[in-house]
Amino acid sequence: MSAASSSNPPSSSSSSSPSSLSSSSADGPPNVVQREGATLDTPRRHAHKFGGSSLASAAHYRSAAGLLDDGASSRWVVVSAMQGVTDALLRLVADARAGRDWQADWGALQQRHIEAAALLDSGDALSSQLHDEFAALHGELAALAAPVDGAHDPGHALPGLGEVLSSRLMHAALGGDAAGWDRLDARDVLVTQPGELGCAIDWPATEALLAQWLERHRGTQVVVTGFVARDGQGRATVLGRNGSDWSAAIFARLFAAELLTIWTDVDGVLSADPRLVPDAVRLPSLSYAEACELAYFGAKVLHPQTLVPLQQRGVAVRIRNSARPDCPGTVIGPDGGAAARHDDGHPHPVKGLSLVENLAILDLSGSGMAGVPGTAERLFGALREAGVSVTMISQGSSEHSICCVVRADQAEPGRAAIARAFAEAIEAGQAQGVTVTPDICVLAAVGDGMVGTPGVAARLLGGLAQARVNVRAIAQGAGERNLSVAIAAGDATRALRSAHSAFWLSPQTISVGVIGPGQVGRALLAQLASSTFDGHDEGIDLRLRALADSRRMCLAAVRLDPADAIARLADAAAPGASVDDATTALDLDAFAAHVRAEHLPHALIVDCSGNDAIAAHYPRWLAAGIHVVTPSKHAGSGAWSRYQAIRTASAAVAGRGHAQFRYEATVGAGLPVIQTLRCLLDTGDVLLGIEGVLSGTLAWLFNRYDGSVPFSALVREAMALGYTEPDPRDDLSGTDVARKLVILAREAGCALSMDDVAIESLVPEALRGVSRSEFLERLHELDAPMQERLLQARASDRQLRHLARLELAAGEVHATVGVSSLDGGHAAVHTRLTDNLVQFRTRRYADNPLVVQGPGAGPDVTAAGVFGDILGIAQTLGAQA
Ligand SMILES: NC(=O)C1=CN([C@@H]2O[C@H](COP(=O)(O)OP(=O)(O)OC[C@H]3O[C@@H](n4cnc5c(N)ncnc54)[C@H](OP(=O)(O)O)[C@@H]3O)[C@@H](O)[C@H]2O)C=CC1
Ligand SMILES: N[C@@H](CC=O)C(=O)O
Repeated sequence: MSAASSSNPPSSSSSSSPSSLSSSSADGPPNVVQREGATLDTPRRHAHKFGGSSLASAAHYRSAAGLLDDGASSRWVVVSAMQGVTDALLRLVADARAGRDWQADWGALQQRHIEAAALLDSGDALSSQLHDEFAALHGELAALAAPVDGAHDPGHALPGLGEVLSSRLMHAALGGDAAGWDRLDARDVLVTQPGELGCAIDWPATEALLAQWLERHRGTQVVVTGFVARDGQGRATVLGRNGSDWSAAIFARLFAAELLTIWTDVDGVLSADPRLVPDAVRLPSLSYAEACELAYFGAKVLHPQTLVPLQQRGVAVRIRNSARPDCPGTVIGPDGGAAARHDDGHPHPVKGLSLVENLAILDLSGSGMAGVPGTAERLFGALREAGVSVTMISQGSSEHSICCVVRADQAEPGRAAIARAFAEAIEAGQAQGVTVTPDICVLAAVGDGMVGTPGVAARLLGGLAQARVNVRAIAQGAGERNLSVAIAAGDATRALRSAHSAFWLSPQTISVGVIGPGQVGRALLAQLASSTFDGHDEGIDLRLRALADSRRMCLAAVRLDPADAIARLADAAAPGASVDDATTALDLDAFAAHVRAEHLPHALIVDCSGNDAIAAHYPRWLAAGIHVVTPSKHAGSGAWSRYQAIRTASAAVAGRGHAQFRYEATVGAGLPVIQTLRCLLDTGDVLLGIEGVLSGTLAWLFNRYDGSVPFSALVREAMALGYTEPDPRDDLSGTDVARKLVILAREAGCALSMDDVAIESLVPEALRGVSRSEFLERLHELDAPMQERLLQARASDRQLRHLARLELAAGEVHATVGVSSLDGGHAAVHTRLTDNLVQFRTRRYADNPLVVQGPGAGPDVTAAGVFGDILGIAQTLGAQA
């Protein structure tokens, strides 16, 4: 749980918060929080804490000082050490103890502080104070080489010097005493004592010392040293790692702050680790409980311990980025529910996901364990004795086994401890023994909104199933705020990404790849570029990420702008062309793998190539969860075995939905032909027959052909208008129409193949086997036969139209395609331009067929049909949310 970091000093102090959380206090006595009057935007008593990343240099201290100009009447500022100083001090202590040379590092550390002091304070006072501190440190380090006398470790508190020095620098940056700022050394007031769960605060002693301190100081503007404290005997100590945040929370409570702002190098708490989930989003607000759950499960932003003093008094915390103060950050307060919506307004039961890595499962099973009181106590007692901490526990109602998840490095000691504790039972066969499953991680979904919300587990498990992630163990307590699953470490990233999108923590991005920017593909890209569909309402992000033609492909890491995707593909082909994203020779497997990006939930390939070899990839793509949309008829009308493989693959992906195969534009281009047929059949109608004009090209040719212009000239015009297939013989031979008839018949459940269709071809025998270019050169050879047919038809007052017929009767299927001479009563005679005319005769529409009619060819209408399929898939994905 972190965000993009920056070490640049911040430049502005302005900020605003969208949060509706509020808590406030007047300038009342410490430790009493009043909750009227102020809001988090204008707290009167405001505590701040700056982490080391916000205090890397003198410039950072100045910028931090600027951030405090927040209008509060009273401000306390708790500081960490300068960036890297605590680690440097720990190294100095270790070197001094081990008798290694530490003088040079001590000198460098002193120099760094003196240089910062010189920039922050023109006088000598600050430098001389720092010199004194370093001289004292020198003496204490030198003494560390001597053996330790008694239980008290003299080196223990030395790393806290970083905070003491830092508080002096911050005091100077704020203008010091002259500007009304006091400096409080926490070692003077903050009293710790040993507690059952580690170091605890002696609140009465601390409040008494603080009250004495306040008698001697103004106390309205105070710089406080983080991390350091004193023990019950008045000796200096430190609060442990994350101690500065804890100090800040302690002093915010003592100071009765309405708000504690923790300035750090991240934008706030994110919905997941952005290194694993690039689409992770900042969470505007969290409840204390949510923050604790997320923090425990790997969130680096805030340690749960920090929240305790704040939670006790209802003090809100805001995490903010000192390098990006305009970002509102994350507010953590009593009521995270007040902001149970993300920035896009979507309500989410789950606020965030976390992942704990490097774990192992310990499992004790045995038939003799059922119903035996004390088994769990014995198991966990053994782990306690072995010093093994338990991350997750799960036991089924059969009591046949108990499993728990522990740190990987504690798995073996844990296993041995359990085996010892149950040695007798194992010996007697009542327990089978302890197994260790290594390489485990735990993924947890966290959110107050999960409480009482049905379907959260279904969604998590469904998302994992879709990502083909096996769940080894599950745990959810009655609190319902945390649902944890143990999974194989190798599945971690895939699982996290899939769960993230399953809970709509990020938009349902559909990663789109387009193959074939020809007539139809180009029109589709133009429609994508100008479309008003932004998917916002559906939470859909339709994102073009790849484009390929027959030679090369352009793969964009994030997105390709449809408006210039073709130029990008062409540019990158130029020698020396430089583009951000990779354009290389076409490799369809790499293309599909890129589109099926693991960090994006959905993938879709649009095949506008019209190439049969590409259709051969569909079963594999669909099986991998990639949706396929195409205007190409090859898959729908090609080999029956491939067609079946496509149907099987598109039904087989487990989990939420399946990969869809849509091809509405194959018949009638943009007309709703296939969906009309589907609707008839799905509502229980029975198809009896189809008759009509299924070719836009042939419709246009016969609507235009009156003998005044050679037929071949019209064919050339139809090609130029983008009506024909890439090879116009596919239209003229009737093959294209036959393909459409096969597609419709198969939709109706008939195992029809191209060989079953009786096709009349308009292509003379001599032109069928020649190359496309030779065919086009010899196109005029079509003219004489067509002229003759036209004259024959006219002689009997008829008109030529190209018709397709499908008859289904008594289990028999008859399919024919060819030119017919029709009288004026036939509907096909009254079509215009590229009109397709599809008459469905069904049991319900037996006397008067259901008719779909309209333009049936051309790049724009075809692309619209393809786009409609894409949106159809997007909408079904939206509906699954
Ligand atoms: N035009 C229309 O009215 C209708 C068309 N259709 C169908 O639409 C599809 C496309 O038609 P159209 O746009 O006219 O065809 P075009 O010939 O204009 O475009 C084909 C595109 O596909 C690319 N391509 C061809 N083979 C491959 C391959 N093996 N790998 C990758 N890319 C390839 C071509 O790239 P390159 O330039 O490198 O060769 C070109 O960009 C066809 O299946 C057609 O039946 C469906 C309904 C109506
Ligand atoms: N060439 C085809 C295009 C649509 O499938 C036609 O003319 O109908």
